Amino acid sequence: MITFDRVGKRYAEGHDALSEISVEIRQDELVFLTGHSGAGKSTLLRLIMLMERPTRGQVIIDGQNLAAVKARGIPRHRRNIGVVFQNHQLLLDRTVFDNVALPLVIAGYDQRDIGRRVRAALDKVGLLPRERALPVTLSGGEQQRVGIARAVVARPKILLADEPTGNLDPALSAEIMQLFEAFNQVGVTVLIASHDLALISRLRHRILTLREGRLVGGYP
Ligand SMILES: Nc1ncnc2c1ncn2[C@@H]1O[C@H](COP(=O)(O)OP(=O)(O)OP(=O)(O)O)[C@@H](O)[C@H]1O
Repeated sequence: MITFDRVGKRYAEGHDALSEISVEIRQDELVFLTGHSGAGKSTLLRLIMLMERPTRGQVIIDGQNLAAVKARGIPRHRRNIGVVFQNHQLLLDRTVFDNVALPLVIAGYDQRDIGRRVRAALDKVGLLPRERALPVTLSGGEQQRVGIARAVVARPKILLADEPTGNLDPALSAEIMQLFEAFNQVGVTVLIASHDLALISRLRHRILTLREGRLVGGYP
């Protein structure tokens, strides 16, 4: 599903954020990505989202070489990818419903479809009863669930998460990981960048480890 073939990324000032990354992630996998701060985890996710381009090698997603995706093809590419951030980036003056609906509104779905899909996504993360709430009235764990509902509402094939449990206590973190596992079990490819070795090593999934931009474990 996701293939990195000898990928390197050098940022403008000459620093190699990633070097010689070759790895394959199957469609049915949930994979963790770990490594020290600055090891290149976010950069690797950004290459998949086409927020950055590699300086060497190729990234192939679902059979498509991303080098062939031009700027105007990026929105369509991103429709297949849901993204969850640590600070969930919710709109604070909008309800839970509106926050989750946002990707569908932008993509031009009709109202009825939006209502149905938003409620299905909120149901999956256990927040259907809070659809009219404002994000500030939710706990940190609930806010992160809203972020996850928003990431999956357009039914992406791939779900990426960058430190999704960074601000949560261990019990809430474990619950969030269970949600990712549930989406993986219904066929979504999941890639989660996380520092939380204690948590991710308890879960039975492949762990890719980056050190100074190179993969040092968990491949191919
Ligand atoms: N836009 C950028 N321009 C220049 N250098 C960058 C840019 N983004 C990241 N870097 C550098 O690339 C390296 C990898 O950064 P990246 O954010 O991918 O690491 P990370 O493993 O996600 O770290 P963290 O866990 O702290 O988020 C770092 O040295 C970082 O300073």
